[in-house]
Amino acid sequence: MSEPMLETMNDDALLRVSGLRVEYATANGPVPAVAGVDLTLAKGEFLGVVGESGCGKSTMLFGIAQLLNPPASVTAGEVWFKGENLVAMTAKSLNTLRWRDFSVVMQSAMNALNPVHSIGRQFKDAIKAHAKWSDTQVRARSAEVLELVGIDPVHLKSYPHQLSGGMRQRAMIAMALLFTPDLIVMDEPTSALDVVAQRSLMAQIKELQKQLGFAVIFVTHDMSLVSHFSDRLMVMYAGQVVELGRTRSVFDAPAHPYSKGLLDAFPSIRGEKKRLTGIPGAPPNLAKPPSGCRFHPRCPVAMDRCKADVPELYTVGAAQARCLLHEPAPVSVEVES
Ligand SMILES: Nc1ncnc2c1ncn2[C@@H]1O[C@H](COP(=O)(O)OP(=O)(O)OP(=O)(O)O)[C@@H](O)[C@H]1O
Repeated sequence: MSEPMLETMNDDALLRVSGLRVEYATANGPVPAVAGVDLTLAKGEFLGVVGESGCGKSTMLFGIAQLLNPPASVTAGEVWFKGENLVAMTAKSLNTLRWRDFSVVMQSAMNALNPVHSIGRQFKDAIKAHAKWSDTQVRARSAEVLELVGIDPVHLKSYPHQLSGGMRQRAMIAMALLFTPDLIVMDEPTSALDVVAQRSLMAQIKELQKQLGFAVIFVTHDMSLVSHFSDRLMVMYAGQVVELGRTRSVFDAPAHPYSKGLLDAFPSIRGEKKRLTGIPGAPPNLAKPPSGCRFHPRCPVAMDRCKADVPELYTVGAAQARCLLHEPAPVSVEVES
């Protein structure tokens, strides 16, 4: 039996991003690091976002969560979340949504957690900003979320430096779960960990997501990490979405030559052994992206017209790909004489 297509579950949409553009203001003019992203995320969906370093993944995530700091700012587009456009909201209104309705887990918990406060104190501060709970309620919920991520609640008394890297990341995820939000955005939450700790944290995130039903946007540069966990995969290149589709179909039949290159650059976790090739060259300077298709200078199947013609996101089966190979043929209209 075929699975329901998340792309069509618009009534269940939790988040709608349209035309999102984020620019860094520099002395040489604006650098568009996110150049018009559209995305609809269903309730409870797990979306992986992949792409090489510098493709704009984190900037997009921060643009969605409204956590950008100067010189970066959203210069166009809308981010609709639970009926409100986050881009147009005041900082005060955004603060009432953060933690309660959506939370963010950063790459390094060491930077996100306050080193001079115990874990329990930081959980308490996050709770008190949103709810008038008694100290007993705060302690009970804090212990509960720590247990959810497999940490003994005795560590509510611990300071961040007393926990291992994996435990700190888990503590951050526990904090993100305090109010069981509808959406958790995660920016490479496992990248500072060794491979074994990465896989086990990933499995735990997936288990919690199934149990509690929140949606996840998970940014990583590691294709293999998201292969078993995400429902859909967004591949970014040079500030644009170049492919968006069901994870399995992107892995089985990548529609964009860049997605294929990324897949060929990572070892498969379980699949057959293959020669790793990688993608020659490096992502472009976003201040001056290549003409036509931004990937054409590195593309093994580039055609002459890729240097000039700008591809759109074309429908390819159940996925979308920004590649002229998938441009629909022009419809010929016969005119009766
Ligand atoms: N302060 C800045 N000024 C100008 N441009 C910047 C600045 N910070 C980032 N950029 C631009 O934004 C682009 C996207 O950066 P971003 O960190 O979002 O990429 P990423 O895909 O998340 O990379 P990584 O995987 O390394 O985290 C960079 O390639 C760079 O050109």
